[in-house]
Amino acid sequence: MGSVLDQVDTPEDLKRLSEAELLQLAEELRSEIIRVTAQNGGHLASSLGAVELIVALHRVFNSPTDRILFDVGHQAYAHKLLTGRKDRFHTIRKEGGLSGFTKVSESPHDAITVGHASTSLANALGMALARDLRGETYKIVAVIGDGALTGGMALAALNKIGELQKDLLIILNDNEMSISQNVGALNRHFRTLQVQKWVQDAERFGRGVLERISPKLYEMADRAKEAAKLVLHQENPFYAWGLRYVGPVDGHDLKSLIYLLEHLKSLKGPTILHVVTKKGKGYKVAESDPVYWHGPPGFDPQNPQKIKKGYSWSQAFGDAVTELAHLEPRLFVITPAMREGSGLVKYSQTHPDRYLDVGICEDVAVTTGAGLALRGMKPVVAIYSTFLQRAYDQVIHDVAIENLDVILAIDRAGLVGADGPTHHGVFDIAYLRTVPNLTIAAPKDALELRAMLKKALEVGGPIAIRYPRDTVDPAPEGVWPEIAWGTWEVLKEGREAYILAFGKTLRYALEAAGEDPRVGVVNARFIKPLDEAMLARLARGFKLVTVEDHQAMGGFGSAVLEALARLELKPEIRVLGLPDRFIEHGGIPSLHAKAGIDAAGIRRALAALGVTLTASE
Ligand SMILES: CC(=O)c1sc(CCOP(=O)(O)OP(=O)(O)O)c(C)[n+]1Cc1cnc(C)nc1N
Ligand SMILES: [Mg+2]
Repeated sequence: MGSVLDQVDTPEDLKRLSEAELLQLAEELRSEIIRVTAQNGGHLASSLGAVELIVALHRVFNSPTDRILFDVGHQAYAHKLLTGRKDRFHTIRKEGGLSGFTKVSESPHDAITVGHASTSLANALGMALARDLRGETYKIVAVIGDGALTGGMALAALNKIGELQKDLLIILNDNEMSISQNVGALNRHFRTLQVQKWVQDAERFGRGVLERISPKLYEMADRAKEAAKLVLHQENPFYAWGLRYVGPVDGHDLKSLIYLLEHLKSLKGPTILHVVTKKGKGYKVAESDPVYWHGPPGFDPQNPQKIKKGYSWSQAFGDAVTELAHLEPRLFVITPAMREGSGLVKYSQTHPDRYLDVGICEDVAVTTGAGLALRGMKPVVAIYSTFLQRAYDQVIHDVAIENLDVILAIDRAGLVGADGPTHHGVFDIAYLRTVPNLTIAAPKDALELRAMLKKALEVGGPIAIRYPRDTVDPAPEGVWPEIAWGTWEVLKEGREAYILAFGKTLRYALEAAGEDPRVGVVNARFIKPLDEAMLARLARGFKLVTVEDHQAMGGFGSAVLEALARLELKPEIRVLGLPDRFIEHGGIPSLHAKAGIDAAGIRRALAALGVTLTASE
């Protein structure tokens, strides 16, 4: 059989295939996902696990008339390949290429733009309301993973969906994994439901035997089973939510998936189909280690090896808190489902009694931290900048108002590259600096990170320490430098101008200034409160350039301008930051260059102030 995928450009083509061709198609999709992810990196294990489900969905439903929503959207590579994008699939996550997630502006088949978890059900509810009000009749299907279902948004939406009884199909893609092992009582309950699957298998076997012995006996047994099911189902929370629950079924059995979807498709009211899948299905290394192969960088598809990345800021953070927990018995670290990403594997193993993964719910992470602080602990919430957006009110309402001792260790601060606009961490300074009582700091290296973490435990109050997605030189174990809290640091003196930078842009500032005696560089490591004494001194005698890997609007530069106005100082100044638009996915250095926050951009700003440097200086 020639390539089946070659014959499929749209879901219409898929509907003409035979059963054997569909099975072949699933395998070819798998190979293409492996081939391209090996080159580009990406969400391999999740996408491999969803292949049969996506083939079955496009076989039974009529996208784009019917709306198929993918929660998080990282598992939808097969969906992209089947909906007119297979010729561009090799560009996925590359600058100017396909997004790594579903994206409304990319295809009419992409029902929602995603990257953050737990949004599909509220979106589906909204679409169902719109459909019914407009008298339309298309179907709505939301595919949500067991990890995404730990998000409060998803559970709250389920509650409303059950009450309103809108016609929609929810597919729970249960692979027992978030990025790490999944957590939560619901997740534990899913395991018991899977026992039911074992019961179903045993029942199928038993039915055959009984029917051969005596149909009467089979009938009695069937009645007993229905009674038992009622009891079991009373346990099933989906019934409490007003949903029809079907499952668990094998999420890789293409034939039975198609059969089921055909029958569920026209049921009235909300149905949840519980499919059990294997994360990484069909690729041994990904099946055996779905954590690493959740999002590998490129790899050799013939001989897939884990790639050891350089020492990261996340690891520097993880090493620091692992040591600090020995020095500070009240320290407690919380992660919202990002143990690996936040560098907390070692910490979680060393201090399991002072570690908590709350699942994909950043709001719960922050407010659990507040509760810990209220009762005498020293919580550290390890959280990506972009995901902290989910807990803005919790920072204000539950932490800052009472000035609680909660440390926000903000990872992935700044542009993050291939994950694109849903994952760039470029708003946190703007949304945090308006919050009274809250301090914002940005260390220049692992040593300063250690100094800040340790000092933050002493200083107390809400403190955000932000650091980028990047490698960093490791700091020696046991070393805890002192830091003059709230102060900036002059890294290079200048005669005419100073560049105020922090975090990742500090290296650009030093590169731009080079050896030129006219230009100085300041490590503006405290973003709130600013070091206004140093700012006033510099403003009185020098031209200034601020630069940040953050939205210019509302960022550090804005804070400097506000302070200068308050201090009634009017130096010549340029503010460099990200433009007021969403930055697409791509290579970080090239995104920085395009935004003008790299060394060349800083030199251009200095030239505009009359300080012309050449690149070699
Ligand atoms: C891509 C990304 O950022 C992912 S994928 C993922 C696990 C999703 O588990 P699920 O069971 O839903 O899917 P599975 O991978 O198929 O098992 C997380 C936690 N994240 C990070 C994350 C964290 N927090 C929020 C609000 N959104 C996201 N996307
Ligand atoms: Mg999962």
